[in-house]
Amino acid sequence: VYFYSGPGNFSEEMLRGKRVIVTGASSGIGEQMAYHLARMGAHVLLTARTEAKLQKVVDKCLDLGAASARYVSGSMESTAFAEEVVKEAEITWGGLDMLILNHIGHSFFDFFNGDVDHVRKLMETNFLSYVAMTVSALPMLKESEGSIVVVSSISGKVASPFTAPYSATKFALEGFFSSLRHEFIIENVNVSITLCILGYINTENAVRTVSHVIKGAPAPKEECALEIIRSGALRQRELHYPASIVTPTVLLRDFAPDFLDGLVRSNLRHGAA
Ligand SMILES: NC(=O)C1=CN([C@@H]2O[C@H](COP(=O)(O)OP(=O)(O)OC[C@H]3O[C@@H](n4cnc5c(N)ncnc54)[C@H](OP(=O)(O)O)[C@@H]3O)[C@@H](O)[C@H]2O)C=CC1
Ligand SMILES: CC(C)CCC[C@@H](C)[C@H]1CC[C@H]2[C@@H]3C(=O)C=C4C[C@@H](O)CC[C@]4(C)[C@H]3CC[C@]12C
Repeated sequence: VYFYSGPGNFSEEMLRGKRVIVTGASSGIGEQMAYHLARMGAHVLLTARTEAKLQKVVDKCLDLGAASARYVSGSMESTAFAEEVVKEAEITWGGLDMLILNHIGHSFFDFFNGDVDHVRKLMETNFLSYVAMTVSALPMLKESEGSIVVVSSISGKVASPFTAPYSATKFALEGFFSSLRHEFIIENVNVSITLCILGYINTENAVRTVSHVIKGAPAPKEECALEIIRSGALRQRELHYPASIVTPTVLLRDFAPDFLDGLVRSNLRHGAA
């Protein structure tokens, strides 16, 4: 088994010298992806709102061996900023190999309070900016036969209570990017689209938001980040991480939906909100 290495095998060399944009890279899984990519010798362009954090992540990336590392700060609430980030890659690199869409705007873990403006804002940050970045980056990705990596969640496959706006943004991603994947195949566009379905991960924000209500331990963000990069490099259609939780959950969704819904609710402590 050790000596069998088919074309589907991952090697960290695959990322050496590659030009990669990572959004939401100032903390959590995005920050960890930046460190892995740096270690692998990629060029990274990082983005998020908080400049001070981005500067620290960029410094660490340079220490870890990144071919180059820089950042652009701004908010993905505006599609103009999303386009600006891609423009920056075009100016500095003249091309792009991988677009990792990972950022999310702040949302509540609570009963839906009827705030329609919050839903609109979250759709703009978590969904529309992903579309805008993809549109701007597509000419460069076609040229390099590159990859688009979309970070989603179990919440984009199976809804849980207290995540209505967030869940809607993640479901939207699957519809849009799966349709686009068809069109790429029809038009012989060799750009891969990888949808990452993640369970509960131990990032500071997630732990702060749900550790008091969710049963079960979160999976490590470092390993999660590596799995995302690996699945993108291998041009896989979908990543399930951790697979032991995500895959059975997704299978149960269509096979036994009411049973699954009961499981989801019982996984959240009584009086969750
Ligand atoms: N952690 C978990 O349990 C799970 C996470 N996921 C997914 O993984 C991805 C990463 O999550 P995680 O690492 O936990 O998230 P974090 O909250 O740790 O990081 C979010 C990132 O997005 C940035 N960000 C926040 N608001 C904006 C904005 N308006 N414009 C631009 N950037 C913004 C943040 O930086 P700044 O504030 O500086 O802008 C930060 O870099 C997300 O797509 C999430 O849905 C999926 C399932 C579970
Ligand atoms: C069968 C069960 C194991 C399924 C239940 C798992 C549910 C409860 C898990 C799976 C994915 C998780 C959410 C997620 O994707 C990302 C975030 C963003 C973060 O900033 C705040 C927390 C939040 C909303 C998580 C909340 C808890 C969720 C819904």
